[in-house]
Amino acid sequence: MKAVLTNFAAKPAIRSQIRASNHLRVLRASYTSFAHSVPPLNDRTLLKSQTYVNGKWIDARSGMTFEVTDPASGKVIGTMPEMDKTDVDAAIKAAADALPAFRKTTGRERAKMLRKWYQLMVDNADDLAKLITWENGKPLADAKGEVSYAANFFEWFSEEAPRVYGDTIPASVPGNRVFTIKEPVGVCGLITPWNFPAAMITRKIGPALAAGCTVVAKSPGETPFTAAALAELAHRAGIPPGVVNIVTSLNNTAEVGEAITSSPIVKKVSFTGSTRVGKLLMKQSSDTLKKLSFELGGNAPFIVFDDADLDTAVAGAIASKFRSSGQTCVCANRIYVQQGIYDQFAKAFTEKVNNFKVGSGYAEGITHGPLIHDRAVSKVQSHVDDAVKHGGKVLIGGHKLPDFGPNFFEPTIIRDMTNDMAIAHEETFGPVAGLFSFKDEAEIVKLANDTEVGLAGYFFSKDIQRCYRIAEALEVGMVGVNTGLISDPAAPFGGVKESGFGREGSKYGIDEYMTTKMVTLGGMGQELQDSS
Ligand SMILES: NC(=O)c1ccc[n+]([C@@H]2O[C@H](COP(=O)([O-])OP(=O)(O)OC[C@H]3O[C@@H](n4cnc5c(N)ncnc54)[C@H](O)[C@@H]3O)[C@@H](O)[C@H]2O)c1
Ligand SMILES: O=CCCC(=O)O
Repeated sequence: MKAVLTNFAAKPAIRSQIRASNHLRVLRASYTSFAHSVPPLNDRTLLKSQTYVNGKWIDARSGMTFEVTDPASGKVIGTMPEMDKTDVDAAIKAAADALPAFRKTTGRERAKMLRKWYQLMVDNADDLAKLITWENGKPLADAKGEVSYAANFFEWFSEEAPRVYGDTIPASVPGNRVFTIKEPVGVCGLITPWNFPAAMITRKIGPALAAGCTVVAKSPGETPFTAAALAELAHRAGIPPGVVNIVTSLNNTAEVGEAITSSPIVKKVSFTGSTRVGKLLMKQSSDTLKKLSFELGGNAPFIVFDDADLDTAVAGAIASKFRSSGQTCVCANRIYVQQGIYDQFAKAFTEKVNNFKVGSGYAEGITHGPLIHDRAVSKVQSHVDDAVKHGGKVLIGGHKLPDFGPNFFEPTIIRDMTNDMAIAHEETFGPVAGLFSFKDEAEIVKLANDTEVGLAGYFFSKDIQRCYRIAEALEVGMVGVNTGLISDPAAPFGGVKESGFGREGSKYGIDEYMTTKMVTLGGMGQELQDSS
């Protein structure tokens, strides 16, 4: 099947739309979009309408396809194979067939492959970024940042691959000698979301390949083109057939997920997405007792103490809350500001948001693009409506932007938030910042931890003792102190509580794809042979 692609043609520019209302709600958009047409790639062969299994570009056996839409215009931009269980089983078989040879390669050989793949990503960064903006909607500058972040996982794990060590262990039994070997876990099933179409995939494939595993990666139905372009680069990097297989689906996603999680051949599943789906995949994996890593939903508290540097805290809130229009799992979800600095913070934060430029991710100077789809917009609107109904005051934003496209929403700040509002308990996953106030440390730690999830948490203070106290008290897997950006391939990424388990990136990431084998040598420790 060929992609359904409309011709490239610039949409009329929408310039300087100024919206003002009851509060300080002023947004400017200035964009010229080629939203629903093919982005002008330097290398058009990176754009695929088939997927990559066993070293070949294929369709679904049924011939079915699904449509991919541009979130900015809502228009169809292409199609991809709608795979089902038979397609997934074939991909799993390809990965299983490739495993014996691949697991025997040395760490150094695998490092060279990953390094080459990394370099190809760097060389094709502009095209990869255009594809990300096209299918995800994020501004091109952010998409370029994502490509660099994503490629760095290959670079990082190319450096880890040759450095996997076991231990020599002092045995308790005389005459025994004990050591351990780290081995690849086997075929891995990787399931990733649309919010980082490149980075969520490389963060899983990088350590899997470094460990000597082969993979079947289910690309997100909303954003399959970036994953396909990465597969093309894997091919060019000389990754052997069957080592990296990509399965695609949108409407058949539940069937595809079940095929991966119930397969006895797949030994490990790594998933990034919602807690709801994580729980389902864990249940489905239980019959075959797979090794699991889950990076699930968050509800990050973002705490500003009276003694914080105001500018640093505001910059941190902008970065943490509005990155990818609020669609990252580590985005601030509840912003708690201590009473003494609350009004100042609200004013300075609103002034910064007032400078945002919303529009098509391709347009010059745009800081914030559309949300991924109409369900995301509805959730954001419902959180705003709920807050207003319960007494929240909108400082800026609060509305959809239908003139811009179907999925645009104004970056929004609401003050006077209270604990009975939906935002206090549910992840918004969109551009709405709710400002709560608090009195003291004891109150804020209780509020911050009053959630069943625990991914990221942030706080701002100049008091070093307080920094230790609060970092230790927060029930999360990652803490940002005086910063709103914590993502780094060198740092362990992951959560506690219902945000999941396992760590990605860092020196720990590769362990998720390995098992530790213990070897005991008996009958050792005899006297030296003496022939005299
Ligand atoms: N912790 C993280 O690193 C991280 C990263 C991104 C998103 N998320 C979370 O994901 C949520 C937002 O994304 P979403 O609503 O698209 O999440 P989602 O769980 O619905 O979907 C995420 C991915 O899982 C796939 N999926 C959905 N149902 C499936 C099933 N039954 N079997 C197999 N795969 C399935 C989807 O196709 C998608 O690719 C938020 O809760 C967010 O916090 C977490
Ligand atoms: O949304 C999840 C991942 C975000 C990140 O890696 O910074």
